[in-house]
Amino acid sequence: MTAFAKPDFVSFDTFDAFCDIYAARSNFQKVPSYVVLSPSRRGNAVSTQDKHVSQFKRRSEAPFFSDKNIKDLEERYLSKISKFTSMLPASEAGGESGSAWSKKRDMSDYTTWMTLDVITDLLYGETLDLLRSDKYRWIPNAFRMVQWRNLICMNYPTLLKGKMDRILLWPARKELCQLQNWTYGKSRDEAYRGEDETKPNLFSVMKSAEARRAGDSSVDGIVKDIWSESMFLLAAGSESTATTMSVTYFYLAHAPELLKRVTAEVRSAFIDAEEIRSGAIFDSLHILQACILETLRIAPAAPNTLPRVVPAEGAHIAGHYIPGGTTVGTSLYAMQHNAMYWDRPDSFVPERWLARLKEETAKEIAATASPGFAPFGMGPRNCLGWRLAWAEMTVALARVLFLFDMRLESDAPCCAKRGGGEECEPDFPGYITMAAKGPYVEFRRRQDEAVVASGECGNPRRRSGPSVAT
Ligand code: HEM
Repeated sequence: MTAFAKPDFVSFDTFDAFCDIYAARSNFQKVPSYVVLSPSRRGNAVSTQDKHVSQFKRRSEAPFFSDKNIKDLEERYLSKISKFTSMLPASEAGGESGSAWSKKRDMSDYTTWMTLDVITDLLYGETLDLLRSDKYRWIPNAFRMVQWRNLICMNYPTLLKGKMDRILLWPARKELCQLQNWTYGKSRDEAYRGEDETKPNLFSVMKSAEARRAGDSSVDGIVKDIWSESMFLLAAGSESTATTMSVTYFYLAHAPELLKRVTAEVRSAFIDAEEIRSGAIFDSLHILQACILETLRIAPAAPNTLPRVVPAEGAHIAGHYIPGGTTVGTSLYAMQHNAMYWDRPDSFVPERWLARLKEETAKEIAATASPGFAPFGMGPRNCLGWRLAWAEMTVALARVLFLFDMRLESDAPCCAKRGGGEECEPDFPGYITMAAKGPYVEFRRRQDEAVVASGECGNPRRRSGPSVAT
């Protein structure tokens, strides 16, 4: 199906069109309005239109996001995951004993705090500790307002002319300034900071001489480069991963039988929470991986049309001739809900992935675009940070299921509103990336046996391998 979103903008929802637009062989540039995703005219990895600048930026940042480096950074992101899991059943005023359920937790908050703690450490070598302190908790809220403004400006770039956005989109003005000032300060500190080889971060890569673009190695240039990248990476590195995790909690909390199966799978594969890391055993947790793949399908974190410009000579997209200069794109949400590829496209059905998981790992499936599924995009402008996202969300989710029993809050408003026979849907406004709200979930230490927390008493069980549902 082809939809005309505006007279000069055609949106598609098929995989053929997706490949014609985004594959490496295509020569479609991003639309100029991606500039809204950068605070300065220098652009950043996501906003730049120029193929050579994009290649340069991706070449310099790719080693940081490689499999090897993500493994080397493991202890750093695991320490935040441990803090995250320690917060969930924590005792509040009034106290909670080992078997009591916690107060309800808003999982979109907890996952966002955790992922922001990870990404600020990896970008600046400094953790803001949002999980424990509320000093920087304004940042995710500010990003949401800015994302709202960015989506509107990307679709109506005339708003940027004469800075009309400042007047018409005034509710986001304060947050935009606040975020820009804060990230500018961090970027300046980072540019002047000496190298700390024990704690490499992404920007040490950018500061290194060979990674500098010829002709601009001034500190001022470095500050602006770091600043431009920061504004996008802080949002991309936290919100998308956090949303995917929250939506997975949402569906699991609504499906007690599935939750039981996936929990049993994780608990039978490991003896200790600290053992849960990316790796071979992890790859055999097929039910868990199927749940994450299904979340990436049903709630892609970048749901909207990713707009590109048709080259001057025009092009054929899914058999249609489209004149040069037209804006085109495929909405990942529309493609991943297209009944041409999926039976019951609007339902959460992790079982649909199980047959495929016997042939390919979930990580390969997530990273390689296939008919009706491309959550991390495709081609020369696909997601640069997908390996980090995958590592964080799979390990964090498995550790939570291993350590805690979990249930949906009682009287969840989504269930109360639902009509007979309807399924609940998560609340996630789609800006440039999705921003989940909720779900509210309660936790208690697992009751099936003595708690198997890290460093606690030995567990006599042997790893029996995961039970894979067929
Ligand atoms: C579940 C989590 C994530 C999802 C689903 C996701 C998805 C995507 C998608 C679909 C794109 C293509 C956007 C476009 O064409 O306009 C993209 C681009 C990008 N993502 Fe992600 N992302 C995730 C997490 C991350 C993380 C953790 C990072 C880094 C810390 C990151 C960094 C980037 C960058 C730098 C680009 C721009 C690449 C370019 O234009 O060359 N993403 N992401």
